[in-house]
Amino acid sequence: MLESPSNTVQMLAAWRDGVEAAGWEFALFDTPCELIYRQDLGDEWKAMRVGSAVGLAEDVCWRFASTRQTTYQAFIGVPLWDASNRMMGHVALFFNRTLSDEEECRTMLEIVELFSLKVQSELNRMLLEQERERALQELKEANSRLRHESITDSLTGLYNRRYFAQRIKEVHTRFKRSAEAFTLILLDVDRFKSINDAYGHDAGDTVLCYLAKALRGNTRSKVELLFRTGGEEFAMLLPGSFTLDELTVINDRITRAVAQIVLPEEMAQVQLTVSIGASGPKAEDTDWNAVYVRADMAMYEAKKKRRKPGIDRSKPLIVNSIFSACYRSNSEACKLTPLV
Ligand SMILES: Nc1nc2c(ncn2[C@@H]2O[C@H](COP(=O)(O)OP(=O)(O)OP(=O)(O)O)[C@@H](O)[C@H]2O)c(=O)[nH]1
Repeated sequence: MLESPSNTVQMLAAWRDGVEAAGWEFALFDTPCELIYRQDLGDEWKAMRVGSAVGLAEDVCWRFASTRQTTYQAFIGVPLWDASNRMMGHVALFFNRTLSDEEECRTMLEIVELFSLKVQSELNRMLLEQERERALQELKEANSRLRHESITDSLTGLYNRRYFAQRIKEVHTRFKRSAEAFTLILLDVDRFKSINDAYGHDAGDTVLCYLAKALRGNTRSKVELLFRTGGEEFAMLLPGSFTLDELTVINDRITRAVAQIVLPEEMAQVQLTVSIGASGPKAEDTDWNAVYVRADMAMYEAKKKRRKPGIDRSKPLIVNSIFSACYRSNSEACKLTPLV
């Protein structure tokens, strides 16, 4: 096969004295093969052309013999064309004797040309197959890229709201069917507007990215899903249910991770905190939205509590009654208990 008309020929298959020989590469220039690619056969090559095939009936292979150190005396070459009529390679036959006369040369040319037609159609079939596979692969990659983009929040790289709705619907359906529990945790950045106002919208975006990274670092990526569901709102979907103590540990872990975020120097004054609410499904829920509303209420209660003067916003805070309600389905009065 031809790598490039001016340089290398790469052997795809080769036989010598009827035995398969190892393929090799050689420079096209100054070999008989070069003649196939030349329109004008100079006088120094006493060559015969039948169509696009070339035969050397005389002892003119001395150049080849000297450069390749072989004893071949004659040569026949037939170009192979691809579907767009580009020469993709050739079939070459080397003889260790001179061909007796023009007649023999012509006969040989015709035989090799017939063989070459078979090779050509097989190669074109393989190329077509390769092309089809490559196109299919590209299509698959484009599809998966599109799918990734359609479920990803472009700012933070977390899953987006659309994917959140899809996944929570799925886990809720599973809960309804086989009582497989799940837990929804909602997080909302506190006083995010004031960050935007003080440092600008781009800085606000940076904060969201830092936060997303910190949350990701505290999530088991295969089983715990993390979403950006709105401007400064995030959600986590966890498999199973948790006791209040366990939720408290999670709440504590997230709060500390957020507190440890080191923002760019110009925002060093920002005390970044989030309010957190959690919920799980109840048998009487008609759809996942009920779970969302409870988690949102819990989160809102936590936020209200954080706003109270004297509360250290960097400390974990948990809204016990709402968390409890999620799991015990009672409606005890709302007692807000800061974990400080
Ligand atoms: N930088 C940035 N800001 C956003 C984005 N989406 C929403 N916001 C802003 O986020 C702010 C949210 O403000 P609020 O809803 O008042 O919430 P908050 O200031 O965090 O107040 P609390 O939640 O009550 O603590 C608004 O100013 C929005 O313009 C975003 O993608 N990037």
